[in-house]
Parts: sequence; structure tokens; C-alpha cells
Amino acid sequence: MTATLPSQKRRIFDSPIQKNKTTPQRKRIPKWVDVDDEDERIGQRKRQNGSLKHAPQAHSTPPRKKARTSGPPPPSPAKAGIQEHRKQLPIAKGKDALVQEIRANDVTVLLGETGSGKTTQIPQYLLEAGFADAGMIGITQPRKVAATELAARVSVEQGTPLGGLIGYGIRFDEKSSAATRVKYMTDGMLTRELLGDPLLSKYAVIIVDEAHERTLRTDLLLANLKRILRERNGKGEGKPQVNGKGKEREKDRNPLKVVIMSATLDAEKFSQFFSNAKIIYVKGRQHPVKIFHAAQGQTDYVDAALRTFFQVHVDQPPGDVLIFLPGQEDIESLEKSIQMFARQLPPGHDEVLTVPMYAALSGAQLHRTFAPTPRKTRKCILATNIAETSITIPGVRYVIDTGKVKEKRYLAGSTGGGFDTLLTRDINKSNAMQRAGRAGREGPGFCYRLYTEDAFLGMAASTEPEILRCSLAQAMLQLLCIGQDIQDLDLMDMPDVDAISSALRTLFLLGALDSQRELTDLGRAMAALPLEPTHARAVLASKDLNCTAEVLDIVSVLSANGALFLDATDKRAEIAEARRKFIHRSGDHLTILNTVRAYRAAGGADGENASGHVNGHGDGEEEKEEKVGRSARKEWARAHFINERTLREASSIRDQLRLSCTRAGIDWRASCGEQEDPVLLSLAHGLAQNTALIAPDGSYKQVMGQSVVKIHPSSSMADKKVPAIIYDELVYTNHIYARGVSSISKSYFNSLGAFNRREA
Ligand SMILES: Nc1ncnc2c1ncn2[C@@H]1O[C@H](COP(=O)(O)OP(=O)(O)OP(=O)(O)O)[C@@H](O)[C@H]1O
Repeated sequence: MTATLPSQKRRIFDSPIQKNKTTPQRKRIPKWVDVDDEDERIGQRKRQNGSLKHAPQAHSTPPRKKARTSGPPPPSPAKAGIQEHRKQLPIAKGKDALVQEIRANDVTVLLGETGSGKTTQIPQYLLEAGFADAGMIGITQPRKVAATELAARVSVEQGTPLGGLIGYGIRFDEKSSAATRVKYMTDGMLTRELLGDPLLSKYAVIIVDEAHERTLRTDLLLANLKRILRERNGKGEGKPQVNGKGKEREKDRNPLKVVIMSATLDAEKFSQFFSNAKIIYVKGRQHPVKIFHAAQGQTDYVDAALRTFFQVHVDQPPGDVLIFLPGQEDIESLEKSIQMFARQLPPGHDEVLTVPMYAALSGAQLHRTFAPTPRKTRKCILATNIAETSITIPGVRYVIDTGKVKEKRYLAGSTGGGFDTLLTRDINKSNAMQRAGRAGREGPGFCYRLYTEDAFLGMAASTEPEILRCSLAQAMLQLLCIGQDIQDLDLMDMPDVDAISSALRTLFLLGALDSQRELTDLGRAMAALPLEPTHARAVLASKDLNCTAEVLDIVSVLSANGALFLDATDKRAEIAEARRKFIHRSGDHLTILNTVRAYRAAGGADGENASGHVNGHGDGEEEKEEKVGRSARKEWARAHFINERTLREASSIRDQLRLSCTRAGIDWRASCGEQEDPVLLSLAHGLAQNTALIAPDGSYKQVMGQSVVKIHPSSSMADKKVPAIIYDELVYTNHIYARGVSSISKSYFNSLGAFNRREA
């Protein structure tokens, strides 16, 4: 059935779009094909094929209401009463049956449609049923923002302050206490906990959410959970323990319950992995989502998203819009266009508030997404796939899906020396369904897909597991610390031997492994720092070179999410002039150091942490001074086009790294003052593989690899020719670019590999 959007008849947006030279009127407004909710159809097909084993009667779909196309959005959960809202979720009907199944099985695979209530409710059901008496309930998420937002939501539902009964843990940020019984965390945090507690003994239940995303961390976690189940629960994980005797044994053994939660695909694979664990299907979602596909494929997805957004804005009732785009550049370009056209709207239309959402933004910036939308305003969230799973963005009623995503992929060089890069690709069915699912959270929703139904049907079912396409160095280092060799692990998918060899080579060059592939003391020390192996190696090298204070300043900024330097195309000259004084001739790393120092000096004493951790002891005078310092630093950052949030985030990361250094016996106060060599040399120890020498044609050739790289235009080294460079990362666009570049003397860089190995 083909339907056209109501607004297509009134092409009032052709005129402002025509005026825009950057988006000429070359494309037609997408036509939409109206289909049923295919999540539902896929679920049905699977059930008919018998691939879904178990569907408790209690979980019948509530009668579907016809999608509302007009009128005010339904009352917010806050108004309707949060407990009432919980009871109305589809999952609530099967609460008792679910708790019973989880009690009866070591492993349960739970399959549910988006919005059925899995992520927020299952942990609460288990809490309320007493599962947390024997240990904590841990729920893993692939993404930080989901972990923090879910913990916040569930603590509201429980009526307790965040960090009390309900907490969260993500890298460099923890909100939990002795009272915490339910903890949301990233899968990376839980795999890190294996270092100190290989049996995860403080947990009674581990819930692996969004398992279908198959992140590297999730896969490692699943392999470890299988081992832990064997050790904590005895043989035969996945088998029921039904009688009273079983319960006795449970108590003695401190058994673990594992719940794997996934979208509507791939359940069989998880079940088989856990010895045919029971699959429970949670049927139904709270609100229907009407899906429209483009009648023709769109070549310019940013332009198509722009037109679709304004069609929605002009023709459709209130409700916020969530647009999925592959990356930051597209987000920024679309944001500018939307703002420009919104200003040209005739009077009478609601304001448009754009909010970007991508991983490089800080927590506080991301939080803006969840803030209530002002009256007479339509919020337009422009997001990467970080908004794709688990989260509910209150107010979102419309989703526009470009069908694109950026995916990390390891590009191996022909003779080694590969690198992780982000490539834009088409999404798969699972992504498409999750994206649509973001629209039906608080009421009926609408999803506009900028690709055809045929394109949807031809999509791969799910993503290729990350373990098959990413660098394995950090993961393998952590595994080695708990005595595990990746090749001996019982993984759902085994990575390629070349990828394993490449990671071993990196770890060997960093000095984390010796020539027998045994973990060295240096490797163990690297794993103890909550940093990438390269940065951890730099911090450890700084100990001998007496410059830990400087290296921590730099590494903290590199570990922060946001960009340090803000950019504005129309102010390039002004920006360059403002920053000239802290650009360091040796490159980007010392430029970062200069920036951190200038920021600190702008506020007076060394107390830049917004929380006042460093020197705020709360007496009146100090507090006043700190307040003055904060506003001076803010003003300084604004005047120099520096992202102050990044510096504040870096400051809190540095506080945590100082603690880790103290634990590791490293004096974090050790400073080399104005000397630059010790700092660069420390960094070079970590970046030993990221080195390149100048070639006669002025390009740079990797030392440990064959790639010819260019210096990224954003680097302070972009126009310079120096004999040798180190760099933080390579990015691949039309060329291979090195980003985060510093010049380094050939004399000490030549011996780096040997140096790391000698120390090890
Ligand atoms: N932060 C929030 N604000 C308002 N409502 C929320 C919030 N978080 C969850 N909800 C409500 O709870 C419902 C269930 O959310 P939950 O995350 O548990 O679903 P789910 O089944 O895990 O779906 P998904 O896998 O898509 O995340 C949402 O549809 C929404 O109505």
C-alpha cells in the first residue's frame, strides 16, 4: 500500500529549500510506503517457524489501538502516576511467570520488542522478588549514556535517590554505594571487574542487555559468564533447578543467574551458546509505531532528512523528532540547515530546538537531550546510533532514519600495522527496528525511513560481531591479566588469527608481553590503569622520566569524550589568533598541555575541577575564591574557543587517574617543568606503533606498516615538514590522516620498540 504524507500535497518547503544554494532543489520529497509494523511480522514468522520456543500465555499483546495522527500527546508517565505506568507496560502482564522462569533456570534468554519494558522492569521485578538478597543485580549496556539514563529512570521509579538502591558505573564515573542493589553499567566496566573478582561473586544476577549488538565486551563477558556459571553453579549451566534441594545447593554455592536480553533476532544463537537455555518471548510493545518507507532510494540522506523533518514540523501534531545520522559531521551540517530554515518559517509555527547527540559530547551535553522541551517548541534531536538502543527520550514521537551508521573496523595493513577506523555503512534490520522503536515510548509513534521497503527487506539481520572486526589489543591484555588466552576462550565467534597476531604484536611492542608471549609486570601495570594500553604505557614511562603531572594532563584530555578545540567556519581567523599563544611548535600534545596550563592559570590556583575536589574544602573564603576562579576560567575558555566542558571532564578524569597512580606507587606530582623532551618521550613509548617518517615527496610513511599518511588539517602540525612524527590515531576519509600529531626526534624514536621490550 502506498501512502503519501499529508504535507506532501502542500510543498511549502520547496521555497526555502530552493533558496539554499547548498541544498539545491535537485531531489524530490521522498514518497512513503506505508507498511505494518514489521517487528511484529518478524516475530510472528519466527514463531510460525518454531524458532521461538516459549511464549508464556501471560504475555499476550494488548489490543492495538489505531495510531493517532492528531490531538495532543498522551499524558506523561509523571502525570499518570509512575507506578500506574509500570503496570501498563506489556511486560507487567507476565511479571510472575518471568520471575518464576528466571528462578527456575540458571540462564534465561529474554526476547522482547522495543519498549516492552525489559530494561527498566526486569531488574526491578528481580529486586522485588528478593534476588538481590544474595548479591547485586548487575545490568550491562553497550553504551554509557544508556547506563546512566536508565539508572536515573529506575531510581525515580523506585523513589530513591540515584546512587542509593539503584546505581550506575561507567568508566571515570561511578554512582553507587554500599546500599546499591541494582547497578546499571557498561559491558566494559563489568569485564574490568573480572580483573579483581574473576567469579563476579558480588553479583547474584547478571543481566546482559542489548546482547544482539555483540560488542567485543559483551562477547568476552558472555564467554566469562559461561565459565563462571560452571564454577559457581556446578556443571550443566542452563539446566533448571527445580526442587527444594536445588535451593539448598543454591545457597551454599552462591549461584549466579544470567539473563540475556536481546531484540527480536538471534535468540537461538544465544540459547545454543548457553546449552539450549530457555527462550522467553515478551510479546507486545506499549504503543504502536507506524512505519513509512521512502518510495525511492535517496542519494543524499542529509538533504532527505532535512525535507522530511520540515514536513513533520509543518504538518504533524506536536511531538519531538529524533533523526538518526551516521556521524558528527552530518549532524553538524544538518543542524545548521535546520536552524537556518527554521528561522525562515512564517509566523505561527512552533520554535525548533536542535540538540546534537553523539559519543564525543560530554555527559552534561548529552543530558540536554533528556531535558523537557519548552512550550511551543519542537525539539529535534540529531543522533548517531548512541540513541538507538535502550533509551527513552521523553517527548519523542517521530523518528527519521537515514539508514546509515558509522562502524568501527580494523583495517589491516598488507604487512601488519593496521588500525581501527570508522566507516559509514548501511544499517541492518536490527538497527532499523531499534530506531523505529524509539518513537513509540510514551504514545503512538511514527518512523520515516529514508530507504525503500525492499532495501529494508534486503538488509542483513544483524551486525557482524565487533570481535570479528576490531583491534583486540586492550581486550587481550585484560584477559591475560585474569589468566585467559583469547584462543582458549569459549567464544560465540572466534576472531581471525591475523587479528590475534596483530594484537599480540602491539602488546609485545608496548612491552606488555615478553618474547614467550607471557604477560610482563609492565603489562600488568598497564592493565591496572583505566586507560587504553597506549596511554597507560605513556603514564608508566612518565614515572621514570619524572613528568607524570604533565602526561596525566595530556592523557586526561585525550580520554575525555568531547573535542578540546571548538571550530566555527566563519571565525577561523579569529580562532587562530586567539589560540596562537598556546600552539606548541612540537605539535598537538604539547599544545594540549599549554591549553590545560593556561586554563588553570586563568582561574588562579590549581583548582579547575568544577566539583571543587582539588582544593575546595568548603570554608567560606575558599569557596568564594573558587567561584571567582570558575567564572574566570569559563570566560577564558569562551574567549579562546575552547570547549570548557572537555577541560572539566578531563579534570575529573585526571583526579581518578591520580588515585590509580597512587595505588600503583606512581608519584603523580612529579613534574619536569618546562622541559618538553621527557613528555614527548613518555608519549612516544605508548605510541611506538603510531610513528611515521617523512618521505621524499613530503608525505609520511608508517614505520611499522606500509601506509602513507597525511597530517590531518586540524593538527597544529598540518603545514609543517619534520623528519619524524608520533600520532594518536589514523582516520580514513579520502586519505589516511594522522590526528593528534607531534614532531619527535629521530634519535630517540628509533629505539622505542627495543626500549619498551627492554623495560618489560
Ligand atoms: N527516561 C524515561 N522517561 C520516560 N519514560 C520512560 C523512561 N525510560 C523508560 N520509560 C518508559 O518505559 C518504557 C519501557 O522502557 P524499557 O527501556 O524498559 O523498554 P525495553 O523493553 O527495554 O525497550 P528497548 O529494548 O527498546 O530499550 C518505555 O517505552 C517508556 O514508556
